[in-house]
Amino acid sequence: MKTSIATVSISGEFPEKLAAIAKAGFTGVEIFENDFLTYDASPRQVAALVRDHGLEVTLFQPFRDFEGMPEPMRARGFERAKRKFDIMGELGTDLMLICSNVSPFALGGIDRAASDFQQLGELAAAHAVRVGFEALAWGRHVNDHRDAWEIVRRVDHVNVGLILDSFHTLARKIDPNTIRSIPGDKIFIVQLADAPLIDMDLLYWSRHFRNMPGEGDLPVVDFMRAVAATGYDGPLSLEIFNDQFRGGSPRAIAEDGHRSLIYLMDCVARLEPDLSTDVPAMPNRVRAAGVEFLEFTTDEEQKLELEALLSTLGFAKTGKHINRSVDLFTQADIRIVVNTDTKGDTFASSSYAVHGTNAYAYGMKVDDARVAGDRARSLGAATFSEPRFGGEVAVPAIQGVGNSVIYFLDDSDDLKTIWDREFVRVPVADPADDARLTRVDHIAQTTHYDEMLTWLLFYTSIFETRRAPMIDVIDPGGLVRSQAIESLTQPGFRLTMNGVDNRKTFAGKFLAEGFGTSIQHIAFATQDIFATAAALQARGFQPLPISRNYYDDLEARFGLSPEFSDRLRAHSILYDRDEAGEYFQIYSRTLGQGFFFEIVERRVGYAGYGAMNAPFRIAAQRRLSRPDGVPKVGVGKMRG
Ligand SMILES: O=C(O)c1ccc(O)c(O)c1
Ligand SMILES: [Mg+2]
Repeated sequence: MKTSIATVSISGEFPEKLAAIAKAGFTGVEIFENDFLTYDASPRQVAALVRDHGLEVTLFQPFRDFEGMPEPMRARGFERAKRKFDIMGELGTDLMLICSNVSPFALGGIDRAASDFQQLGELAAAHAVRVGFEALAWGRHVNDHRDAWEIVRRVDHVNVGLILDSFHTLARKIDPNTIRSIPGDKIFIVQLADAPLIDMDLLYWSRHFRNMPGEGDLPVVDFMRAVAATGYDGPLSLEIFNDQFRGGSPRAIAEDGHRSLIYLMDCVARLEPDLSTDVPAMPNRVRAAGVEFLEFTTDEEQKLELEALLSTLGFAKTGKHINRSVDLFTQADIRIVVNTDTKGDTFASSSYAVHGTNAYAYGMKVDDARVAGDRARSLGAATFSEPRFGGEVAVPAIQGVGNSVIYFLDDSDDLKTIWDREFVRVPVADPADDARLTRVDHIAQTTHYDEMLTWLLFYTSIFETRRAPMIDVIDPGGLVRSQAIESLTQPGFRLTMNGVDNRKTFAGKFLAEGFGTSIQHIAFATQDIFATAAALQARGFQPLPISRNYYDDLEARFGLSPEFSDRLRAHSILYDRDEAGEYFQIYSRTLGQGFFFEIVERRVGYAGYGAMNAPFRIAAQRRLSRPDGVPKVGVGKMRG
């Protein structure tokens, strides 16, 4: 599989871009003329730089406003082309992209355009280069790949071909299956980009909002299936104009891009098994059945606070690690691992050193842990492993995006028995089940807004998950964008990502003070929120207090009876409802830099996360975190 990416897609100076592109595993690069012009080196030096990185130049672009011009502009177009062809020779590429004319002087007419390309084909042949014609979605006369193809077909010159770009076709909602009748050898290169569905001017949309295949809403898989059906086997080249990417980390963007192409071709290969696609075979997307455990790293002092909170939530310490200063807290199917090994040479201790107390790792329950690791690695995820001491089980793991670890657990003999093998049972005097928490409903990660797409692609490409629509949550300090990712069947795995771009929001403060992406809250499920609330109260749990105004509004909004809303209010339970069912939420107070727990009950098939309630939760958290506010967790000390 030949993979390529345009230099415009990546931030940084030319050498930095090339290093990131090569490192991510691409074999080629499209040189966008401006990136080359603004870099102070000769074409030969640039060619050497590209070669030094083990890359090839797949395309030089764009050449604008060529076809259908009146004289003398027409003649000038050929003069310009000649000069570019010379540069291409030195750059070491034989392909130039000509995008359809947007000039108000362009005359239109398919035969006129064909005759211009006929003449250009001759010129190209004389320079031993080829030209490819791309229909820009906003081209003046040619803005549809079918018209561009008709021109190329009429030219019928070996040095003139078609260039397809998924954005231009899909943004105009042109049926990609129209590509299937084009001969693959007349397609000189295929550019790929996705984009979120936003109703706006095509040019503006294209120049600012493109993203990697799989990150947006366009049917890029259908587009690529059609391309594959033509027999095209040239480079797949990402051409992503995106303001955020342009300011992002070159390495991260390049890695996302490479992952997006592999995932795209994996989808195509599965949907078109009869076509020869040379994507490496890999296991299916991983079915994520749920969160098997969560691991905190903390120190001895903060551990006390965490333990106290866990105890009010009905967890009991049931295990002690055989080798390490690690304790296990359990309740029904939920396992919380508390790691206080802050001195050792472990990832837990380095995570603690950088971020302080945080939930840095979790274990995902899957069908086959080793296969899950294989899938993840096929998509560019890095294996995570640490030295083991005697008696410890090797658990397959990968690095999550950011500084996190995802372990894979399954029902195989060694992994299933890990809890008995690695932990000494701690006798529990009175094993209570009053709190009735059953499993992890979801984990919520706070991240920089510009890392959200990275996470989204990571999860959806490796795991059998889908994303819910993005939701805006208004925090008095700014906007928080919330995106849920869920396994296809529930109960399974659910993760919400909250993306922030400033430190004034509650989530933004957590991100800034914790120095990076991390799990900010963990939601446990109960099947009886009122029984849980009563049990927690008896245990001294202090819910996040919710304002009376909230309940007045709730009553009116959903037509709740005053008795019911009083019951909710008595336990600080938030409420929501969708077409399918009802949702109940209780929040804990915060620990450390803003971490908290949530307890939820989903009745019938409620599918969301109570986004309507988020502003009330945030307001309450802000009230409590004010310096003059009530102590944060206040376990035991202060009730009522
Ligand atoms: O936005 C543009 O002008 C532009 C230029 C070259 C391309 O290949 C393209 O898809 C868009
Ligand atoms: Mg293009």
